[in-house]
Amino acid sequence: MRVAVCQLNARDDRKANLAAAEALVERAASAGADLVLLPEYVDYLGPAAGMPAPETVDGEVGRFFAGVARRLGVWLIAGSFHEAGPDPAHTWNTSLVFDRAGALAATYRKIHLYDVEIPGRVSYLESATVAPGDEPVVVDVEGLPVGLSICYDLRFPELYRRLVTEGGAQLLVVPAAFMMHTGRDHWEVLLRARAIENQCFVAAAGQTGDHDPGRTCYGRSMVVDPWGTVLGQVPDGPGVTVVDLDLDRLRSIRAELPSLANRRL
Ligand SMILES: O=C(O)CCC(=O)C(=O)O
Repeated sequence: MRVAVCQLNARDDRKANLAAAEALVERAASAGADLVLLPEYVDYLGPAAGMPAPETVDGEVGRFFAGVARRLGVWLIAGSFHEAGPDPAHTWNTSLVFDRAGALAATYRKIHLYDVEIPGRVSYLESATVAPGDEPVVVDVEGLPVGLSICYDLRFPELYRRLVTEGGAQLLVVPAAFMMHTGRDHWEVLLRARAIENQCFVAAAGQTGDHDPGRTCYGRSMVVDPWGTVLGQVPDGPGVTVVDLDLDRLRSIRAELPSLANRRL
């Protein structure tokens, strides 16, 4: 299974964001990727006032990515987008997975919302405008069980443990828009920890650079193997990294260092 993670700088122009995302998926497909991952809020990352009306799963954004997956013949985890939520004041932060034919294979709504106040650094109240999901999701990608998550979820190891122990996940994906302040100290450490403790591959696609208004994202999208080794990383700025997942390596790590099997709680 060849996996690509795409790093993007989405801003306040949805049409331009979708075109940029499509160009990255094209690059990944021409490098032979089977499965392509985009970042969180691939559709829009700008001022709330200018945000296009949120859509249902089968709206313009969903249909756009279904068409990209079908045209390029890849599995596509379309980062996340602003889905019309349970009431007019709240959206869902939703990840859609399309198969090679462009059929919707899974939908995951971000469970943990980023409500953080770090004076002078980060002030974010995601729950003011986003409703939480409540269902962990594992999707079968041609025999590979893939556990879904979004950004802040990365800080909650119990979600990933469930994806692995109940859902059998072997690849964990993290579309994200991690901010610079937390990303530079926590992003890689958390991704490698989730990979090591769950003996899984982890693929994480981040937003990069400045977004309106005054939000700077860390980027450093990467793929990590079940030993915690970084197999590929996108440098600063938009780009793609493509990595082959060696599932025999996952099996031998799980057999030789059976920490998943040795759990007592
Ligand atoms: O956990 C973090 O530091 C960043 C999370 C975040 O930016 C998000 O969930 O949107």
